[in-house]
Amino acid sequence: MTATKSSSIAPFLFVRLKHYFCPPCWLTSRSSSTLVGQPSSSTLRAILSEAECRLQSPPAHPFVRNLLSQDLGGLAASLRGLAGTKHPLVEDAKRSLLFSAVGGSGGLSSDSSASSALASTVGQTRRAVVLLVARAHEELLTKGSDLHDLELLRRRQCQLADIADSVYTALSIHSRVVPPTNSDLAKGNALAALAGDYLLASASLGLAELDRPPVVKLISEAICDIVAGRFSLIANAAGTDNMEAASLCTMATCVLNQWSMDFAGNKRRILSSIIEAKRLGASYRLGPELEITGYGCSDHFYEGDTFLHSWQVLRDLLIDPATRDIVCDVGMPVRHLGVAYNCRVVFLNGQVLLIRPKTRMADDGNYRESRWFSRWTKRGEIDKTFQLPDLIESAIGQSTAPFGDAVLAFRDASLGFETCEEIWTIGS
Ligand SMILES: NC(=O)CC[C@H](N)C(=O)O
Repeated sequence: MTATKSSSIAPFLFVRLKHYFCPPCWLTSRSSSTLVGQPSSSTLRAILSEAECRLQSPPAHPFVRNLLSQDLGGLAASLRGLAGTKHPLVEDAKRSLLFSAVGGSGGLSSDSSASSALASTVGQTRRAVVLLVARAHEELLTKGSDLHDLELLRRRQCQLADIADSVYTALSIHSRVVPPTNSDLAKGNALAALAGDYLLASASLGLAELDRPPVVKLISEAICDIVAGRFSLIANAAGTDNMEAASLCTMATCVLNQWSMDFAGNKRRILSSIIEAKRLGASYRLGPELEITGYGCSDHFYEGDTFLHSWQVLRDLLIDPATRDIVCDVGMPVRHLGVAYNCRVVFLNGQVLLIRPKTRMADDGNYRESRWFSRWTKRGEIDKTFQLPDLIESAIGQSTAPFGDAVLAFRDASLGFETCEEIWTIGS
């Protein structure tokens, strides 16, 4: 195909193309092969077949396929020839681009499934037009340029096409999400969305005028982050339907300065760590091993009082309003059927959910856990009828709690346990 500046067929070609591509547009292919250059004839055939199906009738023109492929080829060649001549065709291309970018071509209805296909196709057309127009200028701009410049230019053309497509997509989303209606609420939503766009667009303009690419990049990234943050807030608020959002959880682990047998001080530090965990938005607070007594109580673990005082501290924690609305996992020694275990006690809103004994003892080096504790050997088993001491029952009204090796299943998460030595032990 030869390109001449005075090609008389060019305006005709473009007008016809516009007719094909603009509403009532029926092209529905999402193929992206049309976006970077001239569409292949097989792509065009696929697009047209789909269009025919949608129209449920044969195309008006028997040679429409051939005409369309010729049009595209002719358009590209003719535009290239017209570059820089201020020919109305180039203006027409520009107008068409802007016209469709504001949804003015009237093709976007509010709710039909065809409208999203249409939006995507018109978006593709836009990218194709941007590329064609840009390519038409390419010859002028690249006269005497080397290959590297050409490559750079192509990349910029694609970026331009992407930007045009993003703007169009944003606006078409609005016209579908907030369709024109008489309801005040819908009008308010539409105005809010458009006002937000307008302000962001103004910010972009201001950034462009700065003419400092690194600053523009930084601020644009910040805007993206803010929007992503808002988006995840909405997703979180949407409930557990959104599994990705529902699986996000903040957990607090604490390293406390606990002292052996300092029950009052240890309790104070545990409580303040729970308050801190809640302040930071955690829904689960995990404390150190044997944090109520302190880890190194040595033969004090033979004394009944050590267990009693541990329960007293636990009672105070259970009834303290500061421990509400967070899963607390504290470490303390517990006797079950007369046997001492090094345990995790998990509670929520004043109720003991599980007492979980350690299943592997640390006895290497100067660790001597087996001297004071037994390990829980019943893997995956619990005693559901563990009797809580009277002082706990009278404080919280709960008489028994599950004792053993279990996983706690919450509505949106499961909680398993591993205490220190268990991490290093195969098969634990
Ligand atoms: N308390 C423990 O279970 C300690 C075990 C582990 N071997 C360590 O050295 O830390």
